[in-house]
Amino acid sequence: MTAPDFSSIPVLDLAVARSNKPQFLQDLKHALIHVGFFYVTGHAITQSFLDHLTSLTVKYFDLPLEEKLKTDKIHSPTFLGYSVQGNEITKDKKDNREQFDFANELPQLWQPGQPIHERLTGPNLWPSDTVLPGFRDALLDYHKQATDLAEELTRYVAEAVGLPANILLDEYVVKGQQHRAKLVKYPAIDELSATDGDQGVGPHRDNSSLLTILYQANDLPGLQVQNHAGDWVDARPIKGSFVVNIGTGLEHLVQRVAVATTHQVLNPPPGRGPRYSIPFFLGARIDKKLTPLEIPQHILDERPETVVSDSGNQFNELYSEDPGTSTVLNRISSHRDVAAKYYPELAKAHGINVEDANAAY
Ligand SMILES: O=C(O)CCC(=O)C(=O)O
Ligand SMILES: [Fe+2]
Repeated sequence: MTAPDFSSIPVLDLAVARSNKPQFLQDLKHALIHVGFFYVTGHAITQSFLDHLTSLTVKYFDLPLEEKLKTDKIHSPTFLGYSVQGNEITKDKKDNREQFDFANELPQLWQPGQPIHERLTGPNLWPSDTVLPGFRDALLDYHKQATDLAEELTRYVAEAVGLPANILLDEYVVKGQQHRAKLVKYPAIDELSATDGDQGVGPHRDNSSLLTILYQANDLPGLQVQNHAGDWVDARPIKGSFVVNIGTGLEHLVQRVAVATTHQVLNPPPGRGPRYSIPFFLGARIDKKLTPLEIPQHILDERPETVVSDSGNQFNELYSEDPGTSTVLNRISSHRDVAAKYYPELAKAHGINVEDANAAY
């Protein structure tokens, strides 16, 4: 069936899920199949908490570089902690963003000889509480609230595509699994050097996750979503809302009736100062092959025929067979210095060049 292409991102109000659930599920189904992105309003996370989180995010990035480097990802085989601007690579180009990755707190249990994807679970790297009081507690609190919201949305997603509400969470999320989140800072173009370009983060799909909940923490443009014809559509911040998008895990499990839509971020226009954002990724399990679920035929028939994508999709084919290795490869391709230190053989075996990993420093 030919899909009506989108030129804006739908807004879904969770209050409608309570007052008129059939209407909400219909709107959600449309957003999943034809857009792969939507704003969500009417959620339970308070604006005052989000403002507090935003002020801590700004404070973190304002710390002296030497303080941030104490939490550098190079100390974490789990890829948690700080990345200096330009360290991350998407589609073979450096991203002009600084970031701090965090997750629900879990120990590193991996031992040599165990499956390599188990090394992706481990502890956070926190700045000391005297340097940034309340940071750790607020981020872990936010992580819990975002997990609750993501799980609520995942139940609605299942129902919207004709599945039992809990099937995705019961069968494809491991209880207590680690879910990742980030604080991100995108400097404005005039704060970059002439050779940096304007790639905040290059065109990509969110790998291995069910869905992403993104808080756009200040009122600056930059996030763009690729429609099915390949044109870029702005997803400007809407105060108090989250942007939700679909990950490749969910897309695979529901046979593409939810599209893992390609997106990118451009650095803010000159003179506007930095843009801050806080994405949370509800992960799909990566410890076994994921078998797509049975979706009613009339819903399968609504899928778009073609979706143009500028994303690299480099380990996507491997994902359906071996989500664990595919997920590790995506991480090591994005963070070459961490790869060189902890995963040199795997990188080499898959043609990921880690030789000049420290060039960005
Ligand atoms: O910062 C944003 O608006 C989006 C970030 C993003 O797409 C990602 O980190 O996967
Ligand atoms: Fe993304």
